Amino acid sequence: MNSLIYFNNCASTQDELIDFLNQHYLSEDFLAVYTFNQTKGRGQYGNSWENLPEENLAYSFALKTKNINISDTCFNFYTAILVRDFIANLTKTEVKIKWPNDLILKNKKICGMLFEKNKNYFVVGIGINILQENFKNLPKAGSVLSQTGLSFELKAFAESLHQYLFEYLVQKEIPNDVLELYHLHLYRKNEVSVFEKNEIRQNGIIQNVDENGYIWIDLENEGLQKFFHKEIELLY
Ligand SMILES: Nc1ncnc2c1ncn2[C@@H]1O[C@H](COP(=O)(O)OP(=O)(O)OP(=O)(O)O)[C@@H](O)[C@H]1O
Ligand SMILES: O=C(O)CCCC[C@@H]1SC[C@@H]2NC(=O)N[C@@H]21
Repeated sequence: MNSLIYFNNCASTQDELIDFLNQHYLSEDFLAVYTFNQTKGRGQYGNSWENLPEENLAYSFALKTKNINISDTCFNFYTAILVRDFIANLTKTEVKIKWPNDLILKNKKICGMLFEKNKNYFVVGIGINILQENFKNLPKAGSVLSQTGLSFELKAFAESLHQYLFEYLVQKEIPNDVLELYHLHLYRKNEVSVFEKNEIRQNGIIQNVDENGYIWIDLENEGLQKFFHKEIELLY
């Protein structure tokens, strides 16, 4: 069973869902909330997630952890793969995954995800820029519209994303080659890129992401090294 709840507006779909889980017993396998007017979106590591009203989707789902038989890292990667596939199918355009879980369409970040655990649930927040065309203070951001020229009706987009995630996370079995699937669309894999570490820039080549979530980069000054999120920044 699954439910999808729409809010006209809210501070953060992530916080709404967590409050709901703390107050109710859930009979659903999969519960999601969404809005097109999120006023205080949370990003990773305490960053804020910015949205103009009625232009973008803020969606959060809850899924019982006991129903997922892969590691947290693979679950995180698999969710990114599914949202990637959904947007790529819809737009018929290549969408890349920037490690660990940002989605990139023609070199701009169009989607960010937040993975949290609350009691016995994964609570996953997905922000997708759909119609916004102007990202004044966010030079790396873009939207489905700005990058492809395609406009989607927001409610239909949200409902079909929800059905897609329910189908692949709950109804179908999760494949055992998640890491291989992840590498198929990894942004800048095997290409020379510029990285910034401790305020110093150098070239490097992304080689691999491992099952523990580390990224392996062959850096011109230091050779092959592994990093965890926020230990190194890919400039794009
Ligand atoms: N609607 C939005 N679309 C795209 N990016 C956004 C949006 N709102 C906020 N951001 C930016 O997203 C970033 C948060 O994402 P993240 O923590 O992955 O950082 P990043 O700079 O994209 O990646 P990294 O530092 O790992 O290379 C913040 O810098 C925030 O300013
Ligand atoms: O920093 C990132 O890249 C993650 C951004 C996650 C944003 C989404 S929008 C829906 C959900 N509600 C929030 O407050 N944050 C997430």
